[in-house]
Amino acid sequence: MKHYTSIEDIEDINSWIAEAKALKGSPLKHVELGKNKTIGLLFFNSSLRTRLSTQKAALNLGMNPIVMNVSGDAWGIEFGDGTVMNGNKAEHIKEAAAVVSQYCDIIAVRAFPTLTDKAKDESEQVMNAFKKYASVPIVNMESATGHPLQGLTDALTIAEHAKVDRPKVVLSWAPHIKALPHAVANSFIQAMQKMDVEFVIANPEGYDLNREITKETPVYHNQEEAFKDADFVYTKNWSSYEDYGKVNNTDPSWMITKDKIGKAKFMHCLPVRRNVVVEDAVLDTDSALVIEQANNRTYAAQLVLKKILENL
Ligand SMILES: NCCC[C@H](NC(=O)CCC(=O)O)C(=O)O
Ligand SMILES: NC(=O)OP(=O)(O)O
Repeated sequence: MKHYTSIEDIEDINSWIAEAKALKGSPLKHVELGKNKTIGLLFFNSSLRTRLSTQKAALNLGMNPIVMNVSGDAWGIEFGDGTVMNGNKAEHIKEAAAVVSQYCDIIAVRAFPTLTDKAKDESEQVMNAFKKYASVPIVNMESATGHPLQGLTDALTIAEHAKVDRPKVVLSWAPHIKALPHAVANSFIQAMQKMDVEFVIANPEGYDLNREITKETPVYHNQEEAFKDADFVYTKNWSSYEDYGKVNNTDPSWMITKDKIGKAKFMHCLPVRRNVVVEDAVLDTDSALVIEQANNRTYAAQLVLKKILENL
C-alpha cells in the first residue's frame, strides 16, 4: 500500500482486523521494521488521540516521529494553483509538501473541512495536494470527508466485542452545540458496509448524510425504531449535509441514554460532550467501549504504518 487516505484503501477488512489483533497481541514484534525511518505528523487542527496513538504506533515499529502544529506555527500555506501570493499565505503547498518529504519517509496529515464550502471540502484539497506534491506516502489523520484510522479502529473494536455472528450496529446522530464534520460518520459507514453486520443509521430529518456514502444502508428518522435489538450503538454528531454545515437541530431527545440503548454497547470516537451527546450513566458503565476504542487507535495506526513501511 502506498497512501492510506480512505476506508476504500482497505482491500480486505477481515484480514486487516485479524492482522491488527495480532499486532495488539505483540506490539513490539516488528520494532526493527521502521528503524531509521521518520514519520512527520502535521496537524492543522486539535487532537489528543490521533496525535498520541499515531506516535505510539510509530514508536512500536521503531520509527522516529516528528510532530508539528501547522496552523499558527508554520507559515500560512497557499493551496490555490497560480495564485498571486500577495495575501497572508507565505508558502505554497508545492514547496511545503516537497520540503517535508526531505525529512520524512511518511507524512500524516489532519485537516478538517471548512463546513462552509461543500465543493471545496468534497475536493479534499489539502489531502490531495499532499498526495500530489509530496514524494512520500500520505496518511489521513482526519480530513474534510473521512477519518479512516478511526473507521478501521471501530471495525476492530466491533469485531473484538461481537457476541453473535452478525451483530446489529446502529450509527446514531446525537445533538451538539457546534457544527461538526461528517468525516467520522462517513468512514464508520464505509467500514460497516465492508463488514458482515446488520447496519442501520438513525438521524433526524434534514440530517441525512451524503447518499454516495450511505448508499443502500437503511436510514431511520425514528431513533427508537432503529435501536430495536441493537448490539452496538455508535454515536456521533454531524452538522447538516443537505443545508451544508448548519446546526438546524439540537433536539435533546436524541441524546443517548441508558434506557434507550438497553444492553447494547456504546461507542464514540471521542472527544464527547457529556450530558449533551450521551448521559453520564452510559459513559460510566461497562456499556461504553470508548476507552477501548481509543486504545485500538494505536493498533489500527500500527497496521497502516506497517503496510506502508513494507512497501517503501
Ligand atoms: N477526531 C474526532 C472528532 C473530531 C471532531 N470533533 C470536534 O470537533 C468536537 C469539538 C467540540 O466538541 O467542541 C469531529 O467531529 O470530527
Ligand atoms: N478520535 C479522535 O480522532 O480523537 P482526536 O481528535 O483527539 O485525535
